[in-house]
Amino acid sequence: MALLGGNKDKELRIHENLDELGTDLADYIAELSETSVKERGVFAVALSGGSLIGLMGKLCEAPYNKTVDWTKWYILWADERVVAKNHVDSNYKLAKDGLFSKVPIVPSHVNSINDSVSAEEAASEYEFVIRQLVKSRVIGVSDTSDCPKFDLVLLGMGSDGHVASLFPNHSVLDENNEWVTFITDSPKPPPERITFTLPVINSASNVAIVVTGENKAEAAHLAIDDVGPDCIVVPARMVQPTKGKLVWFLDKPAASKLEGFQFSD
Ligand SMILES: O=C1O[C@H](COP(=O)(O)O)[C@@H](O)[C@H](O)[C@H]1O
Repeated sequence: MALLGGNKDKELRIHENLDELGTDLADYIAELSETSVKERGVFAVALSGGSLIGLMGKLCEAPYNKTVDWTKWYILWADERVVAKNHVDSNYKLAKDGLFSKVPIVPSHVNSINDSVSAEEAASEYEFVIRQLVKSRVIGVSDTSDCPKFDLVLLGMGSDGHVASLFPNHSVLDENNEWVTFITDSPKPPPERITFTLPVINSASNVAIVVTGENKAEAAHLAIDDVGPDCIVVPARMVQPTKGKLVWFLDKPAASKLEGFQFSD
């Protein structure tokens, strides 16, 4: 049974185990997909890499593999490593192997980065791709900023509190002019990455942050709880959708340092 919490800014869904979390996550994504397809005819979703993709695995199983309208999905990446698409570090490869090869997503709706140019060029080309999709109304547009409005941005969080490729104390956190930017000095390998900027993430209709494992408990506490002004502001804390809805999915170990939550064994 999930333990629900949060406030008007965010919803917390804390799960007993990964199986339960995976089912709730699949239900959540399937519901948003259905709503977006009904309202807009398409579902524009931005993925991250890492543990998130494995946690989405239930979407490839019954009933979701048959009930979700996969042909209406348009996939982009909230961040990508600038490596070849068949490289073990590629977020595209991870999602292709773990998800797309198992459900009928239209190949031309999968928007991967150009892996044969520099990180800077890849970011600028990817922003152009998004601009074209906004122009053709596959991706909505925010009514409060000039940013795209994704139906859903799915994020993981590192143990240092990074989301997408927005790392703590990095100047990339201050990028407000571009939709997609790049870094060449990622503290987590590989060093070259492209990433959505915070204004784009915060313009989405829905943002989910999916976090599991005890090694992320401290970062989850710093990101979610009302910590004092002297505490480090982790990037995940800066995810604050302007008009959209933020939902955190956590397992018990990741939630173990949150204030106000007490679990029985
Ligand atoms: O490098 C990255 O790390 C984060 C977190 O990964 P996880 O395996 O600890 O869940 C991921 O969300 C991001 O997309 C990826 O590029």
